[in-house]
Amino acid sequence: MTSLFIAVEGPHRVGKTTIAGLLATRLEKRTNKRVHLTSEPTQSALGRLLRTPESVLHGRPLALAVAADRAAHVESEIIPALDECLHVVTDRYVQSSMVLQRVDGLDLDEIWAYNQYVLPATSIYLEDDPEVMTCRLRQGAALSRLEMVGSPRRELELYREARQFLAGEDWPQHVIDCHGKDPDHIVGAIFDSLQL
Ligand SMILES: Nc1ncnc2c1ncn2[C@@H]1O[C@H](COP(=O)(O)OP(=O)(O)OP(=O)(O)O)[C@@H](O)[C@H]1O
Ligand SMILES: Cc1cn([C@H]2C[C@H](O)[C@@H](COP(=O)(O)O)O2)c(=O)[nH]c1=O
Repeated sequence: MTSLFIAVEGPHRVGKTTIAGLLATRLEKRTNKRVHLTSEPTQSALGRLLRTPESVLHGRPLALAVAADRAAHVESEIIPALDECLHVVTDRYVQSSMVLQRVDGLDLDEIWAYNQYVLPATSIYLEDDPEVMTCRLRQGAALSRLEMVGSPRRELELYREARQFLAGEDWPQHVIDCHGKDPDHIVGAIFDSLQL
């Protein structure tokens, strides 16, 4: 089979990292083909700076830095892995900018202008009740700036708008309802959606 490039997306604490990891493990077994598991911001020096909770960058400078990290991610990591016939699973991708940079005050057209040259990904949108994610946010460590400015409910709305926008760009997209499901069942639902 041809290599898949899958982006796992969704609001803070919906379970992206958990599901991306499990999806990578099960995809490898299911297709007998290696998977490159990655995430954004990346592990580069720029990516690590962007992950700093009290990042010095806000608004437009942050949007541009995130897009630069993504462009390097695509060129130096994602395309080479696909060229080596690996599947690629990324925890966050363009849609995260189409949500988080909007929370930070930018509009969709500007965000897309910074990201329009990226490689389209088969996109998995994880959704759950906002209360579930709010509860997980309260249980965790101190909130980051963007977690404080936004909310799971607002992020869900913005993800739906991102999805409508990318449908116009012909991106393959699947919504997975995670409510009440354990990670194994969620990955099963992803396989069903992808007809794997
Ligand atoms: N299906 C699930 N059922 C119950 N708990 C879950 C499920 N998926 C993830 N969790 C738990 O929810 C918390 C957040 O999960 P995770 O870190 O994977 O989310 P995330 O979307 O990557 O978060 P962030 O946006 O903050 O990076 C973790 O404690 C994780 O164990
Ligand atoms: C991909 C992406 C990331 N960010 C910011 C938002 C958070 O501060 C971190 C991501 O951390 P998490 O542990 O994955 O929640 O990076 C952003 O602003 N825009 C983006 O596109």
